[in-house]
Amino acid sequence: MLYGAFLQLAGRRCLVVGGGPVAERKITGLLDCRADVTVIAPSLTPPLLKLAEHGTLSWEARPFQAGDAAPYFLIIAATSSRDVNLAVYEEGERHGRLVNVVNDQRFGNFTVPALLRRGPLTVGISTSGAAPVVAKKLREELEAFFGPEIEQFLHLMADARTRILAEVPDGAARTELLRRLANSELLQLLRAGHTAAAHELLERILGGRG
Ligand SMILES: C[C@@]1(CC(=O)O)C2=NC(=C\c3[nH]c(c(CCC(=O)O)c3CC(=O)O)Cc3[nH]c(c(CC(=O)O)c3CCC(=O)O)/C=C3\N/C(=C\2)[C@@H](CCC(=O)O)[C@]3(C)CC(=O)O)/[C@H]1CCC(=O)O
Ligand SMILES: NC(=O)c1ccc[n+]([C@@H]2O[C@H](COP(=O)([O-])OP(=O)(O)OC[C@H]3O[C@@H](n4cnc5c(N)ncnc54)[C@H](O)[C@@H]3O)[C@@H](O)[C@H]2O)c1
Repeated sequence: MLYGAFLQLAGRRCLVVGGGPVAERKITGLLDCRADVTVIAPSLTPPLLKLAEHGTLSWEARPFQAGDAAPYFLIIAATSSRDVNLAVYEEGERHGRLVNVVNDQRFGNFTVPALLRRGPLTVGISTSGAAPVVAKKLREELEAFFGPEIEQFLHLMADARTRILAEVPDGAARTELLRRLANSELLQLLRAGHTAAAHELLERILGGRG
């Protein structure tokens, strides 16, 4: 069974070996999280080339060599060669690094889930490698289910939580209030576009009247 986790990668040195379409998808995800990305590959896709030219990532235009992986916090082996990816994995693993291998289930010590993002909400979907295409399909289905109102709802909940943490000293009462908000009609009201009614309901619940 795989352990689920979300990584804080801002400013962390991350290495991607390979510069094809799969590397491009993984690099985009790393840059979104403000990781410090280096790519080692003889060639890059046009979008990756542009990112290298702008200095958004560092590019070493050559094949992988022994010793390349050791300094990095997280490493993605994204070439189409199983031998190269295995060499990257073995070196990373030897140094206790996080290593993802994109074309062989037997290697690597983490996999990348399909991600649904809505503001502060992230839903990660893994099929434990059984069928990545199904992870993608489920992500697309959930995108239709979670509209922009979930983001509004979470911002509302975050503000309410800040107020509750400041104003309600009793731990059990705090949890009860937060549960009442989470289980209320707030999300449905936002989904229906009734923003003012949502705020009224929020204030009623916070005032102990909901
Ligand atoms: C979710 C997603 C995240 C991402 O990559 O961002 C992701 N793969 C995605 C798409 C996708 N991947 C593949 C296809 C073509 C259909 C097919 O072949 O099945 C498609 C569909 C497409 O491209 O449309 C081929 C494929 N993938 C892997 C192998 C090797 C193997 O199975 O051994 C092969 C065969 C390669 C070959 O031909 O040799 C392996 C992995 N792919 C994973 C993740 C990890 C397990 C995730 C899980 O547990 O479900 C894991 C183990 C490692 C990893 O990469 O972390 C992303 C969807 C993003 C999105 O759109 O939301
Ligand atoms: N995990 C996934 O999500 C997923 C999805 C689809 C495909 N795949 C598999 O991932 C692999 C990569 O797919 P792709 O479409 O990006 O392949 P690709 O062939 O387009 O790209 C491979 C890249 O690796 C580079 N490369 C080759 N040898 C290298 C070396 N010795 N050192 C450094 N870089 C080297 C090439 O220059 C190129 O940039 C394939 O095996 C593919 O079957 C994985």
